[in-house]
Amino acid sequence: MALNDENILHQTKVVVLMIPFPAQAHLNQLLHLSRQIVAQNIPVHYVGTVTHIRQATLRHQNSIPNIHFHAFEVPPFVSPPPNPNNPESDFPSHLIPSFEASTHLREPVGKLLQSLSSQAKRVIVIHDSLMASVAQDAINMPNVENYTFHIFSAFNNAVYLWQEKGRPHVGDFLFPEIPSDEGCIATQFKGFLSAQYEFLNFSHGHIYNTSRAIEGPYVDFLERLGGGKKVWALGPLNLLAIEKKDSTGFRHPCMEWLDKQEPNSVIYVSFGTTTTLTEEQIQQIATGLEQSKQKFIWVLRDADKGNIFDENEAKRHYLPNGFEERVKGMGVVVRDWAPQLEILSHPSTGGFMSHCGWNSCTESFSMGVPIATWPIHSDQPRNAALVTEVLKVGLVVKDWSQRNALVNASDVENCVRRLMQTKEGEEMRERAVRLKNDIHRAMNEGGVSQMEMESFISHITH
Ligand SMILES: O=c1ccn([C@@H]2O[C@H](COP(=O)(O)OP(=O)(O)O[C@H]3OC[C@@H](O)[C@H](O)[C@H]3O)[C@@H](O)[C@H]2O)c(=O)[nH]1
Ligand SMILES: C[C@@H](CO)CCNc1ncnc2nc[nH]c12
Repeated sequence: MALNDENILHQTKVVVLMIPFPAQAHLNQLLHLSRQIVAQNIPVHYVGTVTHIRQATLRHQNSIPNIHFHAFEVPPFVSPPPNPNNPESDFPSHLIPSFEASTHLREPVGKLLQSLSSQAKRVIVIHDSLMASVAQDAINMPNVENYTFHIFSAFNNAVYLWQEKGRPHVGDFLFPEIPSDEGCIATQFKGFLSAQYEFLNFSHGHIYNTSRAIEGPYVDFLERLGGGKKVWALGPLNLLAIEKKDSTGFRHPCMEWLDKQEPNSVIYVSFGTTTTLTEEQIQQIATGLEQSKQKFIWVLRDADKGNIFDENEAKRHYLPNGFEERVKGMGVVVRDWAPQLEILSHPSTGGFMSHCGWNSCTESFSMGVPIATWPIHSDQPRNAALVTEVLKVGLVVKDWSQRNALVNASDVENCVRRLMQTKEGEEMRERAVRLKNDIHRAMNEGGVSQMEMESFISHITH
């Protein structure tokens, strides 16, 4: 613990302890929430393994506020490359050793909790729903409360809850046709999940990175059927306005190119940090983008490894012969870390071809960009249904029912054209801009999201 921590604790009534799950999209959301809580003058402690604390802070876009990071050692774990030809599913099973290694955080976190609880009046633990087992010792400490943070959409979780309860008719809640659960989660990961869920009954409340302005009815649904626990929709936690340069003064070269393009003329293509496409699929995307004759930025990388600092170099994918030469001026292929939020917030970006990870969805909604949906695993098929069926701010590239099929170049080409060049695409863009405006209103003084954050802060401090 840093030297001055003790002083801070002596003066403080409330401290917050964040326990994120060790994958980029999770580390990042609790870091955003930490920033907001620190801004209320509440001390925040953020724990993780050495490599994941380094990852979270390195990839954070803006300056890191005064958060107390605790980087704990855990037993070494293997960090294999992803396997794009995984026979069972496209789930990132190669990350499982890093998830399992992180369960060893229970002991050091327990000690930290004990020390915090002996010094502060009240300790608020906010743990990722997938890290409930690490947070379990909080249950027995008298001045410690345990809140579960869900990085998934309220819609995703509401669908699961609704299915679990036998699809009851509840008021006027409407669920669209729900994609099958099949192929979403690798069997190997299910044991880990149920080992977490057994502790969720002890939770004092549930926090979602969403806004009632995005999916109010589904937040209500979770409140109504969630067993009487309080639910807060504190999102979207991503920033709504972006600085042109990051805290180190760096601006990614693709942004200079984007600056020169016409408004809404560029489609951004990215599949997040847990997806690895086959070589065959990459070739089809390349050809489809080229044939669409639309401007694009394409982030072409494999899924993260369990330890992103692992020395073995990531695989470099080959594109069709001469592709990068031929598309010069038309498109940019990014192979390093892309400034996604900055790209989405740029006026030249008019569409997003996405795997529909929840961060990608909220970032796209916040920036008013419609989505061409291509779900790969986990919550993504349900997020895609929310985008196309409920919010109607996007169209389907790959339907979940076709999850084992190759998407042909001509399908990619047609979807890109439909989104970027047709009246139908324009209408989706208009709806996306309306959603963006609703979100921004909700986040402003007096808006629903802002009030909900105030209610949460008041709940933990009074
Ligand atoms: O090059 C990159 C790639 C990704 N990113 C950022 O990394 C994050 C990726 O998160 P996403 O939620 O979109 O997708 P991931 O696949 O990485 O997430 C994972 O956790 C969240 C779940 O909803 C997803 O289903 C799961 O796969 C986004 O915040 C995105 O802006 C970059 O900034 N640059
Ligand atoms: C490997 C991690 C990375 O974010 C997701 C596991 N997937 C999931 N984990 C828990 N609940 C889910 N509901 C749908 N998908 C889910």
